[in-house]
Amino acid sequence: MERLIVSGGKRLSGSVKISGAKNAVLPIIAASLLGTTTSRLEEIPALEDVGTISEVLGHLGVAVSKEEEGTLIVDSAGLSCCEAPYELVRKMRASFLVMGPLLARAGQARISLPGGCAIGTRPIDLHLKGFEALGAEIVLGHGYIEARTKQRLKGARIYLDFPSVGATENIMMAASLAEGQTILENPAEEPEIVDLANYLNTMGARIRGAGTNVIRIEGVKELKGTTHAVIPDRIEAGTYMVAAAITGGDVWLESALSEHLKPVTAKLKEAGVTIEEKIDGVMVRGTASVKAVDVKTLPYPGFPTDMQSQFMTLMTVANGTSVITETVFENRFMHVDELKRMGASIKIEGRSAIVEGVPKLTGCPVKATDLRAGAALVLAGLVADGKTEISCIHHIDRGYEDIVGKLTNLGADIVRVG
Ligand SMILES: CC(=O)N[C@H]1[C@@H](OP(=O)(O)OP(=O)(O)OC[C@H]2O[C@@H](n3ccc(=O)[nH]c3=O)[C@H](O)[C@@H]2O)O[C@H](CO)[C@@H](O)[C@@H]1O
Ligand SMILES: C=C(OP(=O)(O)O)C(=O)O
Repeated sequence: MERLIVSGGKRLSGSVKISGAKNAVLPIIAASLLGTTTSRLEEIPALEDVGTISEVLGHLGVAVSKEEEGTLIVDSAGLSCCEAPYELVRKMRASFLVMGPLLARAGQARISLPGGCAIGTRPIDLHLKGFEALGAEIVLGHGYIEARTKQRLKGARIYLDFPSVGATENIMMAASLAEGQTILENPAEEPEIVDLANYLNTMGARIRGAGTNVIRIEGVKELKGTTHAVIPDRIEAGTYMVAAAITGGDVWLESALSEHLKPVTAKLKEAGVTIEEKIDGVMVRGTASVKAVDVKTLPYPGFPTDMQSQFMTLMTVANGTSVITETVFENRFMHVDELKRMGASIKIEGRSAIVEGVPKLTGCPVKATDLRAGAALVLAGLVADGKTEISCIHHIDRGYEDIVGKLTNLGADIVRVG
């Protein structure tokens, strides 16, 4: 089994190029199913998840090929199957994002229920409520969700009880080919929603308001493939910002978009980190003494849940006590016990973690329980005394392109073994 071995104590400096966003690229690849001609997608990160969604599309009869490094060509002309099997959906929940496009283009979809995962139960009721409102009939059986419509989907007014990212994306994709107007109220406002809407609009869709609290979609009859470059990954950028902060380093994040990083930047500044926002990237300068600050995760533009564990790692070595509250997922504190094994002082009280800063962490064998928990352990390893050996790193490979190469370039001592 592969592991990462991090020897702590190196101050990071230099420049790191931020890759295309995992959470934008996955729905965008799924949306390519809606096009009757080929799409060319650029700034595609080399991630396990990109491989998985490409496999899902391949299973549906769609040709996905790599033209050159960082570019994918998706040709949906050969769409021949409407089923996403358990083996693939189980690997990556975002596979469920093919349901909206399949339903809109082929009138049917059969997708394995994703089930829960390490960070929570993660239901899909809001996706299904949206599809039903658009006229689909939904049947659940044998672990699969089947959605069907005899006629073209029909636009509707849909209110989301919670601004779910995936439900917003799935409904937006389905409504793009529906008859008439869909008004989506209380949708997610994440930058990845805007990137998907921009992609769909260049394919010929008519979507207005993505990134605000009401999205209006005027259905069209056909969408065509197009060329699109994916936005930079704000969570990868945030992770390297914490890496700079925790090692007291100086790191330039090439291509990071500061507008997408506001909540992370604000909290890091509060903690005493110096951040300069430039047009082509972000400069981060650490401080000798990080201040403890409280954080509460919320849907965008609130503090991202995908940065909670990394920020917690920073707080484990801060001066003072911080309270980190997770409101988006009910079970996203799996990294806490691992951080405690490294010497962190953390107490969980309901949805909050009370983190009392300690002078130092110490390296030991730890396990990545999910993607961001894994990232948090890498960050902890960067400052811990001695060696930190991280197992189950397939979680980290889902969402961080070449993390070993990028950190090594910045001066970290990190190797992949096994
Ligand atoms: C591939 C991708 O983009 N993943 C991101 C996406 O996940 P994902 O799209 O799964 O996250 P959602 O925004 O849907 O989930 C947020 C909350 O809503 C709940 N919920 C969601 C759907 C539903 O039908 N019913 C329901 O109750 C979930 O259980 C969770 O508690 O947004 C999350 C929240 O920013 C991020 O952490 C993930 O990295
Ligand atoms: C939770 C995440 O991803 P996913 O929704 O794909 O599990 C994440 O990117 O942190």
